[in-house]
Amino acid sequence: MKTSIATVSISGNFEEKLTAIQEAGYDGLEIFEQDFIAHDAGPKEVGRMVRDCGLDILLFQPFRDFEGMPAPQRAKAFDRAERKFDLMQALGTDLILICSNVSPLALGGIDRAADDLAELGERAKARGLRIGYEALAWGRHVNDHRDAWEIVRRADHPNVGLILDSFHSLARKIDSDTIRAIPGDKIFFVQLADAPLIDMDLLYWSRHFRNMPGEGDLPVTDFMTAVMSTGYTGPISLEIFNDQFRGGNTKLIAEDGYRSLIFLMDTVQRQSPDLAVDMPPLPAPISVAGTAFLEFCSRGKEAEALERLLETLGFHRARHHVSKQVTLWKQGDVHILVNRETEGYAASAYAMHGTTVCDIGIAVSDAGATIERATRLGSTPFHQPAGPGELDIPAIRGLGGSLLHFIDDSSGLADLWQVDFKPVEDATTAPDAGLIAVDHIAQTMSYQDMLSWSLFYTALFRMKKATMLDVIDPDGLVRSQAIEAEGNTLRITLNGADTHRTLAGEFLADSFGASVQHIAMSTSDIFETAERLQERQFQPLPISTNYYDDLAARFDIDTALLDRMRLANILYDRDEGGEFFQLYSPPFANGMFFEVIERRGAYGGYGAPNAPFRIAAQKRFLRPKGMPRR
Ligand SMILES: O=C(O)c1ccc(O)c(O)c1
Ligand SMILES: [Mg+2]
Repeated sequence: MKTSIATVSISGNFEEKLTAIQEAGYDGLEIFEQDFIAHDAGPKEVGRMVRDCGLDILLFQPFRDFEGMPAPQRAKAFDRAERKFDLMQALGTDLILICSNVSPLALGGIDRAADDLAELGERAKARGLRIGYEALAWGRHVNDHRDAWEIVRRADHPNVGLILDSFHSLARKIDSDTIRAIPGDKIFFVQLADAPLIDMDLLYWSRHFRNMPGEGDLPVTDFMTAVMSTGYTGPISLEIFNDQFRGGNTKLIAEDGYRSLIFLMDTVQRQSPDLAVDMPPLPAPISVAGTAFLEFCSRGKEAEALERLLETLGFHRARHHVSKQVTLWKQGDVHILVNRETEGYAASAYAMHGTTVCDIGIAVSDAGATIERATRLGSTPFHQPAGPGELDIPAIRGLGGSLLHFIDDSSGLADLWQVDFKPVEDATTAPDAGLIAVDHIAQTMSYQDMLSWSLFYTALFRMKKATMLDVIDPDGLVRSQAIEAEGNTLRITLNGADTHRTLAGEFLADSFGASVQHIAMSTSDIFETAERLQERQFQPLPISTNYYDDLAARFDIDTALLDRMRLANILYDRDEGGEFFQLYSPPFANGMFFEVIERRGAYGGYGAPNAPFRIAAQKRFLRPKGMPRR
C-alpha cells in the first residue's frame, strides 16, 4: 500500500514540502499544479528532485473544466490536455486528475462526458498515460461519485478510471456502500480527507476546512473500508485544503498526515480482518490503565514552593531516587516526582520552560507494544541511559518535546518505586487530604496544535474525543477538547489558546511552550478534603460571591450545601449523569495549578461552565487590583 500526500496539504516552498514529505515516511506525492507553477525549476528537474528523495509522483492535478464542453471550447480543452500531458511526461508521472466540470458552459450529458473521456483516454494511451475522473461535490452536472463512475464505465477505456475523494462523497452524505459495486481496478486513485461537521457551502468547506482522517467528523473509515472491499490496491493519498495547515509547521503537518493514514488503515484492517490491507500489522491500540506519575523539573526556591504546595495538598514525601535528585511525593494513587537534576532531560526541560511537568508516566497494558505502535505511527523513541541497576523504562517524545514513559505490569516495570527509589528518612506522616487519583491532566497548546495532539492520543491509545467546548476567558477564547480513555482511566483536556492574553496563552508564553498547565485529582468527599486542606494551610482560589448567588438561581441547591460551597470556595456543576464539585489551588510557577474534584454519579464533564469564573479568579489572584494588564 503506497502512502501519499498532495503538495497542497502542507505549507512552504516546493523543496520544504518535499523534504517534509520524505522525512515523514510517505512513498509518494500528488503534485498540485499551483505548487509546480510557483516553483522555479522545470518539470524534468522537479521529477528528478522528487525521485532523488526516494518518492514517486503518483498524480498530477487538477485538470479543470474538460468534459462536455461545446465548440470551440471543446477543442481548446483537448489542446490544454495535450500540453499537460507533455508536462506529465517531463515530470515522470502517468496519472492526471480530471475534476468534474464547473463551467457554466458545460453541456452535461453522461454519454457526451463519456465520449470526451474515451477520446482523451485514447490520446493518453498513445503516450503511456492514464486519466482519472473525480466528481467535485460542486460540479455543475457531475457531483456524485456514482455519476462519475457511470461516465467512466461508459467511456470503457483501459486508460480511463475513477478517482474517489472521501471529502466529496462524504460531504454530500453519499452512502459509502455505493462504492462497493465499482471494480477495484477501475479506481485509479483514492484521495482522503476528513472535515469537521459545519453547515456551510460545500466549496468553501472543502477549500478551507478539510483535515486529516480522524481529525474531523466524517465517516472516513467506512469510506475506506468500502474502497478496500472493491479490491483496490492503488495509493492512498491525503488531499487537504486547510487554512491552518497552509500556514502551519510543514514537518508537523506532514507527520500528522502520515500518522492519520497508518491509523486509518490499521482501523480498517481491525474492523474488517478479511480485507487485504497491504501493510505490516501494528500492535492494537493501547489500553491505558492510568496515570503512573507526573514529573516536575524544578530548582531552588521554585522547587521548595512546589513541594510546600504539595504538602498543603496532603502529599507526603515518600521516596528518593537511588542516584538522582528526584523525590517522590505520594497521596492515594497520585505519584508526583520533583526532579532537581542539573543534567539530562529534566535539566534541559527546566532550562527551556522553568518549573514544568517534563514527563508523564502512563500505565499501559504492554509498554513494548506501546513503543512499537507509537513508532509505526511516526513517533520517535526516547532514550536516556539508566544508572546501574535502574530500570530502563520505555519512552517516546510526545508532541512539543515532552516525554511520555510507559509502565506495565508484565515486564516488572511496575516495581519502579521499589527498584529506582529508596525510602526517605524525613518521610512526612501527617494524614493526607483524601486525594485518590489523577482525574485528568490539562495540556495547554496553541490552537493550531490541537488537532495534532488529539490525533496523537487517539491514534496511539484506546482514547476518544469528547465534543469541543469553548472556554471564555475574559481576554479571549480558549478551545477545550477532552480525550478520554475507555473506562476513563486517563482523561486529558487539550486547551488551545489563540492569544497571549488568555490565562492559557499567558502560560504558553511564560513557559515557552510547556504543556501541562493543570492536574486535577479526585476525592470521594470534597468537603472533607477541603477541611483537611484548610488544616494544612492550603489556600484555595477565592471565588466571587456573585458566583454563588447565580448558582442558587441556576440550580435547585440546598442552602446549607450552597453555604458550605461558598465557605470552601467550591465550584459546582451538574449534567444528566450526576454532579460535580471542584476547587482550585492558586497558580504557581508560570501559571500552573492543581484542581481537586469530586464526581457524584456519572457526571462526565470537566466543569466547563465554571471556567470563566475560575479564570477570572485566577487572573485576580495573579494581578491584584491596580496592577496593569499585560
Ligand atoms: O477544490 C478544488 O478545486 C479541487 C481540486 C482538485 C481536487 O482533487 C479536489 O478534491 C478539489
Ligand atoms: Mg480531490
